[in-house]
Amino acid sequence: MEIVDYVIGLDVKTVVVASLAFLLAMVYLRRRKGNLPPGPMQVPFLGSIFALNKDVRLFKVCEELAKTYGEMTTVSLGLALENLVVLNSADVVHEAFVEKKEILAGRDTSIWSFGFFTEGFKDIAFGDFGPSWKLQRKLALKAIRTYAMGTKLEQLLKSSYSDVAALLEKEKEPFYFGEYIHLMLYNIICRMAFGKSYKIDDPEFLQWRKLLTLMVEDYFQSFLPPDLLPLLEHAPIKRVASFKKSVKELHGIVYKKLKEHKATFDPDAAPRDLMDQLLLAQKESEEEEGEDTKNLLTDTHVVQTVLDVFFAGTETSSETLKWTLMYTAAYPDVQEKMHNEILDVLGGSDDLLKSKSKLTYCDAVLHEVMRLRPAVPMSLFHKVLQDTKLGKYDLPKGTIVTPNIWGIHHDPANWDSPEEFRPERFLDEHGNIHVDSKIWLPFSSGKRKCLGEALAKSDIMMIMALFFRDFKVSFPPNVTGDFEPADKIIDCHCKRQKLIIEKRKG
Ligand code: HEM
Repeated sequence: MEIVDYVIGLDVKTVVVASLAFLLAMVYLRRRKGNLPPGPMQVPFLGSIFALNKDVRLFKVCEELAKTYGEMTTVSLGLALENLVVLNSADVVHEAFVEKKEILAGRDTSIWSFGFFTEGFKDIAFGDFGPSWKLQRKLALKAIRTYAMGTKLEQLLKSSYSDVAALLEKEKEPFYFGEYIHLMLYNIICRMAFGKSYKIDDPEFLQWRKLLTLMVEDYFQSFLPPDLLPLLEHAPIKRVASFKKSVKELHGIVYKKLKEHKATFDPDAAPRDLMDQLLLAQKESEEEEGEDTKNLLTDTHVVQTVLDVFFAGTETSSETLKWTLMYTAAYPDVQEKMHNEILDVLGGSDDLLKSKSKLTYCDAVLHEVMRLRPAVPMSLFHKVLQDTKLGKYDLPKGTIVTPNIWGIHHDPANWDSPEEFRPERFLDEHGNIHVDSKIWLPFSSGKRKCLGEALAKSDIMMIMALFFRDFKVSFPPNVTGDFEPADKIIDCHCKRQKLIIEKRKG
């Protein structure tokens, strides 16, 4: 009572001065510790709010900040992440992820929603650096590479493609093409992971796709209350409860698949799908590397690896394909060149696996699309595993670091007229693909480099070969297409828009 009386008794001036003093003290306490790179002003609890609220898209904000702060910028995401060091120059990314790859290979395991989803960070993408992650990554890489190089992928890709091609043929007016691309990629990955040939309107397939889309489009686009204050995990918050329910439903589907696979798994027969390939890897690793690997690659790790493939593989590849259709609609001459190259290389055959490496012009187009619109423009955040120096700054153990892929891909210091769409920049004088991996980074680099690069390139090139052989894409009359990425924080998504897709004659 006395305190209340005392507070009520204060005059406005005293309250203002006290509040200012409190704010200044907080700013002082939260000032950048040590010798971190410079960055915009930070305020207590809200971090670099004044800089970050200029655009929802973090990659666009960071591109602008790089013009002021140079090769590295420190921003704060408030309560969720105190200091995020953004690497703006190709040289510094190389130093961090290639020269100091062991030191910068960690992941932040403090975000509650990611931990809940990954059953305690037991997946590859969010798992911290350690023996489990290493083994899981090695085996998954082997499984995915074997799968991506095999004829099985080609077969399932052709059947998914023909389902979607039949739907595309029916569309006579301009239509929202994105849904079809999305559907095709989901179906390919579903067949690849579970070996199940879903029809496009199968209720199980639709439920699965709905749940995954909900995660990507909704829950993972912002922080949930327990991400800011872990205690809130148990508070009666509707959004947290529905997140937990959707995650459990998703997990349930994959555990059911694992049970079915185990019941029918034959280690001597050819793997039917990725899950079989992972079970085989699990068995081989126990034989080769000893019983103690059992805890490193448990069933939870297998389930989480399959989920990683869905999460990391579907949106990224489908957005890349959407952007490819947009750019080829805008550049009909490029599209004709691709079509002619595909006819020359494929001829009457359907051998996509062998032909894709000869489609150099199509490959150059894909490289240029991924340069201009990298699907994951800020990569995934890395954690520094021990005190280190980067450029002229000191990064203490635990600092969170991320490469500004978008900025590096659009930097005139790296690319001549970076905003121009020019696939030829990836071809040398003999017409061969030439890529400088220091400045072309859609899959990032170093220890945590994308695990699905080979698979993604294989998938996308084969779909491109079939699609641009059979169809022609253009904008509706008087439409030029919207190339601005959608308002997503960390993903470079193509906005929902219409295209005309016509079957070619002959
Ligand atoms: C166009 C397609 C794709 C793009 C642009 C892409 C891009 C990326 C990027 C930028 C990262 C973060 C790397 C880092 O932390 O520095 C990543 C990680 C990852 N990607 Fe992809 N990705 C694509 C497709 C795929 C596919 C198809 C798969 C599935 C097989 C996949 C699986 C993963 C996994 C498991 C990680 C985590 C790797 C780790 O932490 O060790 N990605 N990807």
